[in-house]
Amino acid sequence: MTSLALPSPAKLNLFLHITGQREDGYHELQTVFQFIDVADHMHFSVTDSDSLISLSPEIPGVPFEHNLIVKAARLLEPYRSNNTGIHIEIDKCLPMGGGIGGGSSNAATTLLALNQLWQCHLPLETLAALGKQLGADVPIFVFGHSAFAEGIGEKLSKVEPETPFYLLLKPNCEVPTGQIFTDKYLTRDTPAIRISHALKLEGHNDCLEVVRRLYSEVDEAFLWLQQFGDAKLTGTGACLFLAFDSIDEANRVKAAVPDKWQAWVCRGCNTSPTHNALNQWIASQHTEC
Ligand SMILES: C[C@](O)(CO)[C@H](O)COP(=O)(O)OP(=O)(O)OC[C@H]1O[C@@H](n2ccc(N)nc2=O)[C@H](O)[C@@H]1O
Ligand SMILES: Nc1ncnc2c1ncn2[C@@H]1O[C@H](COP(=O)(O)OP(=O)(O)OP(=O)(O)O)[C@@H](O)[C@H]1O
Repeated sequence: MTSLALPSPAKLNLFLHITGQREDGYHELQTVFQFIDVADHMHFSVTDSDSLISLSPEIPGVPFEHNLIVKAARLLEPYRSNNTGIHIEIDKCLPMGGGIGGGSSNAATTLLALNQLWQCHLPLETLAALGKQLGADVPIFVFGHSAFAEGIGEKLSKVEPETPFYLLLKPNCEVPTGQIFTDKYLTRDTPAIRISHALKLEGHNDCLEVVRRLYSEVDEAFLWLQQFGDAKLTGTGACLFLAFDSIDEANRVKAAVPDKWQAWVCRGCNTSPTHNALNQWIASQHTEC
């Protein structure tokens, strides 16, 4: 039976400006998304079993039907052009509630994989529109390239930011996105910028001060990381990151990270590792034919 293995990477928000709020409560924002080479690993195998979708292992604390992987598979089910089921295995490495989009990435990777294995033949735009129903961060992972994002994060324009090494730091807490977006002290009136300025300006993250006030662990980790340079928050946190020109420098700071926090040295990627692996798999299928 056919199978497909794909990485499901994390993203960073290089800056995050909140420029307004829509009537449905969602926030209008401007951000630059970049992928990093820290990822969950997913394996999809076509089955002829009665149970259409199975997942192993299940993610602790996330009921099967609430899992964004299962929700994404259910969204594609009506478009199947064969009568096969799918068994999905996941090696979960990305922390949840970290602002690095792990759940959204898993959902997008599932849409991209099943579009192939179930021969749905949907264009990326349709997959992104389906994915948006699951979360504002899903479209960027379907799009697969670094982007300047507007709207609620789904209007995407390709950009090519530098690809430095990053030290990614996860304070010992999870930050629920909804809590930050509903905080009364959140600044929602940052003036909109033009895309031509997106990579030139030193953007900020409007969520940072709210997250630091509510989560002392993030505040402490931010102050620690700031000793070494311009520390930033990704998304609504909890993760923080700092860019380095050299991997050695990043590793030196990582070696000093207090044991209570998780840390990774990684590289910024302007093309998603999922898309790289998927394109290789598609090419190999053509060679086999
Ligand atoms: C903070 C970011 O990670 C930046 O990339 C995203 O905007 C969040 O994306 P996400 O986690 O996929 O968010 P969703 O699952 O769609 O929404 C979680 C909650 O955050 C709030 N939310 C999210 C995105 C947005 N642009 N405005 C919002 O107000 C909504 O109250 C929503 O109930
Ligand atoms: N496959 C999944 N992986 C991780 N979380 C999932 C998954 N499916 C559902 N969830 C739920 O989504 C919540 C957010 O997880 P996620 O890893 O996307 O956090 P995040 O990085 O803060 O997201 P974002 O940056 O998109 O706000 C989790 O607490 C969990 O309840």
